[in-house]
Amino acid sequence: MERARRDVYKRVCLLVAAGAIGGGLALFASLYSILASAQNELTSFASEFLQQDDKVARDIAETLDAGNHSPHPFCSEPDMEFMRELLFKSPYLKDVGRVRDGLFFCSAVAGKLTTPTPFISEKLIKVDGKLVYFGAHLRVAKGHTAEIVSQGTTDAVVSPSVFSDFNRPPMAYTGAILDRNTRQIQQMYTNSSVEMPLHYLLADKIMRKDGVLYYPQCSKTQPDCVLVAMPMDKIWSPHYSSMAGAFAGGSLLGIMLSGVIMVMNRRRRSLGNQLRRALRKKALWVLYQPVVDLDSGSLVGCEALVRWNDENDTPVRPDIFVGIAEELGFVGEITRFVVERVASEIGDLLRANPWFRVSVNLSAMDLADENFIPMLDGILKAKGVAAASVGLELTERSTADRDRTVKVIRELKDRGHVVYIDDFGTGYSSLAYLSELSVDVLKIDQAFTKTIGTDSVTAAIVPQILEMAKALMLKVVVEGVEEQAQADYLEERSSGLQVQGWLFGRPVPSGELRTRVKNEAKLVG
Ligand SMILES: Nc1nc2c(ncn2[C@@H]2O[C@H](COP(=O)(O)O[C@H]3[C@@H](O)[C@H](n4cnc5c(=O)[nH]c(N)nc54)O[C@@H]3COP(=O)(O)O)[C@@H](O)[C@H]2O)c(=O)[nH]1
Repeated sequence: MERARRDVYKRVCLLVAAGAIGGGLALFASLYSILASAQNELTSFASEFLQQDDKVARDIAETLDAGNHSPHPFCSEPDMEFMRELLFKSPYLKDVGRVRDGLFFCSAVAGKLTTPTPFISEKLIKVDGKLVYFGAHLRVAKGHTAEIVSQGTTDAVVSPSVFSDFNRPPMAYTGAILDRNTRQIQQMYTNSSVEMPLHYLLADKIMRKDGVLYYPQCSKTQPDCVLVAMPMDKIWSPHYSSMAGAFAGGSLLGIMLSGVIMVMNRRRRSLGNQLRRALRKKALWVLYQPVVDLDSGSLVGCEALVRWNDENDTPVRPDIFVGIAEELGFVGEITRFVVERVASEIGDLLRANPWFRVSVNLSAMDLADENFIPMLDGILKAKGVAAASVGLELTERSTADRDRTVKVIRELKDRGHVVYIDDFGTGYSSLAYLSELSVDVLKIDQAFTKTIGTDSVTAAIVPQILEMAKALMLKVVVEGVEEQAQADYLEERSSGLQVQGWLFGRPVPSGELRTRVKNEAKLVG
């Protein structure tokens, strides 16, 4: 009772943990993608800003250049007409005028002043040979200020709204004009209320400080840089509900996945327990699948294949339950059961027909088990069955421990057993490795047999294995032969092959095998 309660408690804890981990992972993924998209937004905002900055600078430079090449006398009526035309063409300027010795004489909008006046501004800097007046008081719009740029005898009033499209909260920007030589900030302008650490301007990467995400970028053509910023809370706040959704979805998925794993594990554990009980009650059985000599068509042996129905009387595939027994460490009991059953069911048949051989499947654990060979010897001896009548099938996977495999194979062969490599082609071993192991027979896996006569890329493998096996003087059993065309193909390709498959007989109980062996013996006799 106490144990059951502990089990339930453990399972609930696991589900909660899986939910928390799943939710955490999903939340992390969602935060990551929100942050990545905010960073993208920030970098493209900075690029867009600098593109606009380049366009404005180009417009100013082209207008000043054209103004300085006016063919008309300074501030004459045709000269002002010329400047009006320049102004009309410019998308970013509010006025174009004439200056000389720091005095303003006339402009497209203001006309000709009776008395030339100096510019009154907050700050004057020199950029690329141009004078830039920041916060310059305008003649034509009293009380308003703007940036005025002058070069030669021309000046241009920059529209204060050139960057108004960039007022997009929560995004903020600070633009800066740098000295080309010293990289010192000459002038800056901002729409930001958040603190802009100006030394970030010259960094070249996204940065985070005090809950604000910053990205600096400099123009390739102008001495201008921009630092754009976005407060982190403004990045997350529009996504709170999707973050909550991601956490909930991830938790649910985590709980569902771990639930499925638990159910599968439970089923595997329960199947393992049922299998253990079945082995104790000897409630498994063995079928025998005929193996035939392809040239003569005569029966030469069989493979013992174990079968089991679970406690609901549902058949469980041997690759499933053998796998579970391997996982739970008691596959040796299945091998023992099969050897005992073979010896008791067809021991007399094997004694009476030395030309007939049964092969039994082994697993890697059998090879590793010191008691396996004594167990095999003991059972066969008790029934008077010769070792030569019993073949042992190892899979490629089970031969991974080379030294141990070589030792066991030598011991088995010394006793007179024939050693097979089963499912050849599905593992990683080469034919050369197998000949080093000195196995006697290789069984070509049915997956390759299926490709015979098809245009599958693996169809060429069967003839290649046959060729190499011949060169290494290994006998071959081809598994899974289901169609006459496959048998014909194999017969044409090679002699001395043995075949196994539904075309020559399905796995049958010992009674049916006995009848078939007796009929064959009559023919042999
Ligand atoms: N360690 C042990 N492994 C065993 C034992 N008994 C079986 N097995 C292994 O389980 C796997 C599946 O075996 P099974 O479902 O019995 O299938 C065998 C044949 O029924 C099947 N077969 C034979 N001819 C054909 C055919 O023409 N078509 C077709 N689709 N299937 C066919 O092939 C299986 C024989 O496999 P193999 O052992 O590779 O020769 C399988 O890996 C068994 O090894 C056991 O006692 N111990």
